[in-house]
Amino acid sequence: MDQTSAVRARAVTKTFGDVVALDNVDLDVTAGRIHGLIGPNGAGKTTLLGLLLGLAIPDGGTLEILGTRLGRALSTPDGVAGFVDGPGLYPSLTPRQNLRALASLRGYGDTTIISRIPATLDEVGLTDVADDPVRGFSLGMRQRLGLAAALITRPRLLILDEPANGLDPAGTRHVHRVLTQLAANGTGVVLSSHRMDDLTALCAEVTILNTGRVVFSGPVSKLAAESGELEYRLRVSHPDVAARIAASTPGVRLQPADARAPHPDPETIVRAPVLAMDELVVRLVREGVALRELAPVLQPLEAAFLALTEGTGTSRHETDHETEMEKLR
Ligand SMILES: Nc1ncnc2c1ncn2[C@@H]1O[C@H](COP(=O)(O)OP(=O)(O)OP(=O)(O)O)[C@@H](O)[C@H]1O
Repeated sequence: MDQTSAVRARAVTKTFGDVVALDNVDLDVTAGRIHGLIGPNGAGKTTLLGLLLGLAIPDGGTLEILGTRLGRALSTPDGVAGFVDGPGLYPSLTPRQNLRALASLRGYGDTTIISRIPATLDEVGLTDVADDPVRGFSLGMRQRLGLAAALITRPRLLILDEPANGLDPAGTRHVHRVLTQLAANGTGVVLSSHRMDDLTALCAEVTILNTGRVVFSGPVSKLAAESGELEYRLRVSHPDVAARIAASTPGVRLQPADARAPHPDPETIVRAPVLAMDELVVRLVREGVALRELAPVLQPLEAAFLALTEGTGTSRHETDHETEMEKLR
C-alpha cells in the first residue's frame, strides 16, 4: 500500500434502479494534494463523494481510504470529514454551539476538540459572529461554518462539495488559503466544483466524470496539453495589422470577435496551438504591434472539460424526462 495514498478506488460501481450513477470508477488521491472532481450535472460526483464519506456503499469495486479498505458499514471512515449537498447545520444554534453539537454527535466530545472551536472559527473568519444564530446567516457564512465543522476534527482526508458556493471574492480567497494550508500540512482534499477558476487555482490533479465514467484523471497540465488548440483573445495597438499578420501565420485561424463581450478596445480572437501562438506574438512585436492583452477565451481546464463532456451532460435526466413525456403522450 502506498503510504501517501488518501483515496484508492478501483472499479467502483453504484446504481440506483436503472441508473448507473458510477460505472467502473477508478480514483487516486494523494495525501497533501487537492484533487478536483468535475462533471456535468448528473455525472456522479455527489454519489462518489457520498461513498468516500461513508454515506453509501458501492455495489461493486473496492475503496481504500487512508490505507484502510472500507467494509460494508455506513459510517464516516476514520480521519475523513466533509460534506455533500451543503453542510448540515442547526439553524437555531450559533456557530459555537453548532460545532459543539457536531463534535459530540460524532463522538468527539472530548475537551481537545472543544478547545479547538475558537481557533477553528477564526480560521474560517467567523469569530465576530460566533454567538449569533445561524438562522440569519448568508449562504457564504453557512459554507464557512460547514468548513469549520469539517476542519475541527483535523481530517487527513477532506471531502468538499462546492465549498465556495455563495462566497464573495474575499471569502473565496480565504477558503483557498485554508485549503492550500491544509494540503501543505498533509491532508488530502477532494474538491467537487463547477467553478473552473477555483479548480484551476487549487488543483494539480483532476478527475472528470461523465455519465458515471471517468473520462480523464491526472495532472491539469496534461489535460491542458491534450486540449491542443485553444482560442485566445488579443488586444493590440493596431488590430487591423494584427489581423493581417494572424491570417498569414501558419497554424493560426482568425475567429469572429466575441459579440457578447463588448470592450472599449477592439479585440482579435484567434484559434491556434501554443507553438503557433508563440510565432504570432514574435511576428506582432517584430512588426511594431504592441500587445496589450493576451489570454485564453476559456481557461484550458474549462476548454478540455467541454471538449470531453460536451453534448452528453444531463443525458440521463433528459432520457428520464423524455420517458416521462412519452408516458404522458
Ligand atoms: N438516491 C438516488 N436515487 C436515484 N437516483 C439517484 C440517486 N442519487 C443519484 N441518482 C442519480 O445518479 C446519477 C448521478 O447523480 P449525482 O447526484 O451523483 O450527480 P452529480 O454529478 O453530483 O450532479 P450535480 O452536478 O447535478 O450535483 C443521476 O442520474 C441521479 O439522478
